[in-house]
Parts: sequence; C-alpha cells; structure tokens
Amino acid sequence: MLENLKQQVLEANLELPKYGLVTFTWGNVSGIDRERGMFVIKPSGVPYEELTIDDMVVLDLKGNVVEGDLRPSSDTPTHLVLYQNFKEIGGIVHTHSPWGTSWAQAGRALPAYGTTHADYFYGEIPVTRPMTREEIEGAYERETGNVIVERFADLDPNRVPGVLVHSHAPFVWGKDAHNAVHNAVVLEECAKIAARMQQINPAIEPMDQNLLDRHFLRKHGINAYYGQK
Ligand SMILES: O=C(CO)[C@@H](O)[C@H](O)COP(=O)(O)O
Repeated sequence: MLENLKQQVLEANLELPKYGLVTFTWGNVSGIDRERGMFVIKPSGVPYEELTIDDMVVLDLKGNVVEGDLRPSSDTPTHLVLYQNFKEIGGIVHTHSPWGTSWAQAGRALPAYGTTHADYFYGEIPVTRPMTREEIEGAYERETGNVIVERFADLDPNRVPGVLVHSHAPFVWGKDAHNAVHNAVVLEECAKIAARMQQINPAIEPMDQNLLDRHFLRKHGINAYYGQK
C-alpha cells in the first residue's frame, strides 16, 4: 500500500543526515496522500542508515496504524494535527537542527533579514508560546501540534512553511516530503546566517517589505518567473 509515497518518505528521511539536519535519530519526515486519507512516517528511533521501505509506517487521519510492524515516530501525533489543520500541505519535517533549535530554545521568532529567507518564507518564522504544564503532562505531542495551529491563527502556512516550537525545535512543511526537507534546510541556513549577522550588527532591522514581496512573489506569486518551470 502507498509504495510510491513510502519510497518518497524514505528518501526524504535519508536527506536529513545528508543535509546535516540531524544528530543520531533526532528528526522525522512524513508525507500524505490526501486522496487516500493516509500518511506515511518513519519508525521511531531507527538509525537512518538502517531504514528500508518496509519500515515505513502508514496511518489514517485518525492516527490509526493501517500498515507497518514498527512503532511510528514519537512525533506522529504532531504531524497528524498539522495535516488535519493545514489542508494544503503534503509533507512535514521535524528536526533538532542546531541553528533553528537555538532560536526555538531562545524563544525567539526568526525575522526576515534578507532575500535568502524571503525566497521561501513570507515574513518572520514564528515561535510558539511556551506550553502549559497541563499540555506537557497531557497528550504532549498532540498539544505540540495544537500550539502550532494556534500560532498560525493569523498566518498562512502555505506562505510561512515552518515554525519554531518554544523550548523544542523547528517543524517545517511543504507541498510534499522532499519540498518540506528543502524548506527545512533553508530554515536552518537562515537561522545560522541571522545568528551570525546579529553578532556583526545587533541593531539591524528586518528587511524592507517591498524587497520581501519581490523575492517571495517572484517564486511563489501568481506571475512567478523564477527558474525554468
Ligand atoms: O523531538 C524529538 C525528541 O525531543 C524527536 O524528534 C526525536 O528525537 C525523534 O524521534 P523519532 O522520530 O525517532 O521517534
């Protein structure tokens, strides 16, 4: 079942160590088939180099495992909440990539300081509020998804495909699993650049809105003209 999606999600998970986004197994990628109402995610705690297509776990949109012998990622409930609420996303990445995690643990949103950021994220990458004791002691992973959805009450997840979970790390998404990994790499690079840039000039302000518009919309707008597609 869903062999093509399993292969895509397997390959996307293998991109995490390839692009330096993970240490040990500190990350997971999923992808969804909206027509079938099912999503695929990596199993929990399995080293990336040992992953095979048969290890991928298939779940329905109620969170029931419909195929797979291994336990799904511990972050599966968070992925599920995001798929249930962000109806147009096709893939999700969660890693503890060091620069993005530094901003998340610092409780700081990542402002748009330059065109690298603007090409992929239409404005600052938000940070969620700290979770309450009840949320932490309750259905923690599901509540992590809920605080992300709460933070996007006035944001378009298609224009800002990522978030910094307070005291935790980034969650990033895209039109499919590979696109989500691409956005996760960009978030990590922007977090690194911004941290270094602030040391060079702590007084720097976020970029001009007109420049942000130009760069984001040339890639993602109705009359996009970036690249060869
Ligand atoms: O956020 C965390 C741990 O804080 C997770 O990202 C794990 O580090 C990866 O868990 P699995 O996907 O292997 O269950």
